[in-house]
Amino acid sequence: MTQGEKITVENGQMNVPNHAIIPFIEGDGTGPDIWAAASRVLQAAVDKAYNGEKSIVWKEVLAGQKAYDKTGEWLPAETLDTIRDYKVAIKGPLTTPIGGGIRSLNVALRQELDLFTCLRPVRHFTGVPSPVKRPEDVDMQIFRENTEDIYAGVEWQEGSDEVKKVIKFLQDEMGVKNIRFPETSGIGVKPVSKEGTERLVRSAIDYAIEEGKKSVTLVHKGNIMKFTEGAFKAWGYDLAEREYGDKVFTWKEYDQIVEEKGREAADKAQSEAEDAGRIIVKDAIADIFLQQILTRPKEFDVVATMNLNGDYVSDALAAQVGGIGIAPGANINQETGHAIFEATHGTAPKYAGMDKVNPSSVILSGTLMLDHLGWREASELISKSMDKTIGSKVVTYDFARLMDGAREVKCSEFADELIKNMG
Ligand SMILES: NC(=O)C1=CN([C@@H]2O[C@H](COP(=O)(O)OP(=O)(O)OC[C@H]3O[C@@H](n4cnc5c(N)ncnc54)[C@H](OP(=O)(O)O)[C@@H]3O)[C@@H](O)[C@H]2O)C=CC1
Ligand SMILES: O=C(O)CCC(=O)C(=O)O
Ligand SMILES: [Mg+2]
Repeated sequence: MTQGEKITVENGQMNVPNHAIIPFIEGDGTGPDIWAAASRVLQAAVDKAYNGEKSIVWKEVLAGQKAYDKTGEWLPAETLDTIRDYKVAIKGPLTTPIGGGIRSLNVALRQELDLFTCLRPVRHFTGVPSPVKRPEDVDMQIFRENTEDIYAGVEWQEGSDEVKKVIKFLQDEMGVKNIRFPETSGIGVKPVSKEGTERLVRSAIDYAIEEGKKSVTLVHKGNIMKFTEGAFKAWGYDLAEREYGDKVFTWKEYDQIVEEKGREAADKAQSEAEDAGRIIVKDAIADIFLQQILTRPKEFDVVATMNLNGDYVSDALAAQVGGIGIAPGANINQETGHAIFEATHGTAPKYAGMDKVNPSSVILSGTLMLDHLGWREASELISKSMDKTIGSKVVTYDFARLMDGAREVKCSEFADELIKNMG
């Protein structure tokens, strides 16, 4: 068996050996079924694309239930150290209990490794059943801030001594009068910083420039949460204008032109900017955005938003292109090169061990990983095979229940079909 070598990053440059060691977390619930299928497909694509010259050498690291059963810890330090050391990892979903118990291990991994961008590309694959008329109009890249917002976990439970202290502080020292039921409230705090916003928006605009995209939309609820979500919008526009100058045209500039010269002049300036290939940086309030992605998805391209909005938006958009069974993602720190690839969906516990669910989200997260490594030939083999396999109506239960004339296969059989249909 090939021993493999570590991926390294020097001066911002990633060096990928031909036989790269990639740590993986199998995941809870349906994770083991999905991982068994996905790892086979990824390896087969690399073998086929490079005739054995390149390979992935998988290295298991523990997290979640499996880690707890073996080590007594949910997220062992060794797991974090290994991913830090090997730079790039891939994972199955991990369970988070609701209301109490451990905090999210998925969020902890992102925070511990400072993987500030959660990139979730959403596009339609031929033949995938969708609840909308033109799913092919959806082609968006969600850049979700991954380290702050209410996901930072700064909250206190109703009735605790801590929450009483916080409420007393808010009322006595901060003049807060509108906590409706102070005796029975839990309190959560939502930190959103300028640095956090700027690095996320920067990564979105850099991506838009590199990939020749037309627009970046800042999605926020700044009318209500003025100093967090509203500030996100303001900092995003300021950064775009300060760091990208002529490469972008912002709706802040548009508004200034409206004020000074009227709407016609502003429309003309925007249209000239579009013709010149400048990226339009615009914004949308989160509630109307959720309508507009359904009614006119073509108007959106790259989307930059905070953690909670990004979580909701990515599941909603996944539904438009066929659901959570085919929704990949990547958690990336563009500055250190660290990245963990994972699906948008969770552990789907009711299907655990049934070899039933769709492994496509983790497989496509794997294709994002292959792209990240520069192994595009292998990732293309998978994307094409995915189109071919689904196009021939060989699908898992989630698609089969929405398709006429489909042949329903198990999770592992779907992987077999993908491998068979490669090239
Ligand atoms: N990054 C991560 O690891 C994430 C972890 N979670 C965690 O997962 C657990 C369960 O969360 P829950 O809210 O139920 O969401 P899930 O995404 O796990 O499942 C919800 C439903 O989505 C469908 N689904 C999910 N995955 C697949 C798949 N691979 N193929 C086909 N259909 C799929 C199923 O729908 P149907 O019933 O219609 O068949 C399933 O019942 C929680 O502990 C949560 O915290 C959640 C999200 C992300
Ligand atoms: O960590 C979790 O359990 C849920 C996270 C989640 O929903 C997501 O990242 O999309
Ligand atoms: Mg989610």
